[in-house]
This record gives sequence, C-alpha cells and structure tokens, in this order.
Amino acid sequence: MSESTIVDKSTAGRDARQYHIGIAPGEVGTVALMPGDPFRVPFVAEFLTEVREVAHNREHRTMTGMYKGRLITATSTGMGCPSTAIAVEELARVGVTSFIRVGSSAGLQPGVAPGDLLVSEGSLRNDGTTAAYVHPGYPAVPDLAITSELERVARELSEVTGRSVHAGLSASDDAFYAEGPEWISQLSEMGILNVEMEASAMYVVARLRGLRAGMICACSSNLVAGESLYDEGNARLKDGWMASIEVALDAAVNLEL
Ligand SMILES: O=P(O)(O)O[C@H]1O[C@H](CO)[C@@H](O)[C@H]1O
Ligand SMILES: O=c1cc[nH]c(=O)[nH]1
Repeated sequence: MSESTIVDKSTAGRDARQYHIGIAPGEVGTVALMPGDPFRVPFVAEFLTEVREVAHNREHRTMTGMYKGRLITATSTGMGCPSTAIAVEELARVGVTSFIRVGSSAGLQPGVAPGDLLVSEGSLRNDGTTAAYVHPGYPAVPDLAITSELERVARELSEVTGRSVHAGLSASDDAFYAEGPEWISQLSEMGILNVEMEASAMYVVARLRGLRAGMICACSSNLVAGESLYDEGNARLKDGWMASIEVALDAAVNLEL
C-alpha cells in the first residue's frame, strides 16, 4: 500500500459538511452547549429566540438561536466518550471554539442531592477514547475561566432559587452498568464529587485542539446515599437541567464565548 493512499483524518473533510453531525462551516456560532440527549437540545432552545434546527444525524441534533445578543449553538453528544469526541472534533471544524456540557450526573458524596448543580473542576479518565488520543497521565481539565464563571453564575442564581451548587472533581466512565459498588465507593473515597460519561473526552480533545470546555450537570441520583430521580420520571430532573442550561448560557454570554 502506497503511503499516499492512506487517509489522514486530521485533515480529510475539514472544510466540508461534517460526516456525523451533518453541519457545514458557517452554520453555527462559536459556543456550543452540549447535552447528552438529542431530546434535550430543544430545552436549550426554550431560552433562545430566532431558533433554527440545523441538523439531526444519528445522536447529534443541533439547534441555533440568540440569547442576550449572542448566537448560541446546542448539539447533543450522545452517550459516552466516543460520540462526544466525534462531536467536538467536527464542531471545531465548522467554527465552534468553546464547549459547555450540560448533562446529568450521579453524586458520589454525602450531601449531594438529586436536583443540585455540579460544576466539574477536572475529570478522572476512566474511558477508552482519551486513551486512544494521548498518554494516560495527561489530565482531563476544563478551561479554568469557563469553570469559574459557571460556578459564580450558579451560586448567584442559587441565592434566588435555593438550589445547592457543588464544585469538584468528576469521573468519566465508559460503562454505566459496570459501575459496581466497589468502584462507586473507591471514587467516593477519592473525594470525587460525581460521575458521568462524557467530560473526559470533551476536556482532552478540547485541550489537544486548542479549544475551551467546561461542564455543569444536574445531579440525577446519589449513588452512595441510594437516592435517585430515575424512578420519578423526568419532571424534577428537568428543573435541574433547565437550571444548568441557564447558568451555561449566562456564563457563555458573560465570557463572550
Ligand atoms: O444526561 P446525560 O447528559 O446523557 O449524562 C449522563 O446520562 C447518561 C447515562 O444515563 C450518560 O450520558 C451520562 O453521562
Ligand atoms: O455514569 C453515570 C451517569 C449518571 N448516572 C450514573 O449512575 N452513572
């Protein structure tokens, strides 16, 4: 095989409509809010004006609209690091430079209650995707300015709403149903605040590509206290998601992302 026939994915298709997210350069803004679930992209749109659905291919649904004078994009990552890395790589190729994950995540410390807001200051890389990108010791850290602003805005809002806010380290797992009691208690003993499945890929890919990322989640359950909102349907969780989206939007506008 001649070397010249081997595709270089780092450059191939860079300026075209992107294969997975279905977006072409110029169709989105510079900041993307990223829920996991495509059905939560319209929750972001509830805060926006001039809403447009740009694309919906596989798990990646994208809408744009205006918030306080700024063009905002919302794209779903799907579940897990593989599809998150793809979404970040492809959104970067069409012009996005900042990414804020607005997801749900399980609490791992006492006193973290379902519905609380969780701001991530870094994530433990228990995933296979980032291992394919970079040395295992490379840290998965969000952009510090985005992180501080998410926490500041969340705490400001909590003075009005009473919703509790926690900031700390998160963990990103690959396998939801392999999160056994032993692993959960190990994470908790390490002082990890919460666990989810996408942040490590978002942070690592963003750092490697010179982009910025952050995460604010709504707590969906507490795995050490045995509390969960899963059985109650999505009503109370939706309140938390909406609060996290509002914080992310204001942080994006304040930082002019
Ligand atoms: O609610 P989202 O943002 O999808 O996040 C969490 O929910 C899914 C697991 O139920 C994983 O994607 C996890 O990270
Ligand atoms: O990884 C995750 C994310 C949310 N909830 C869990 O129990 N685990």
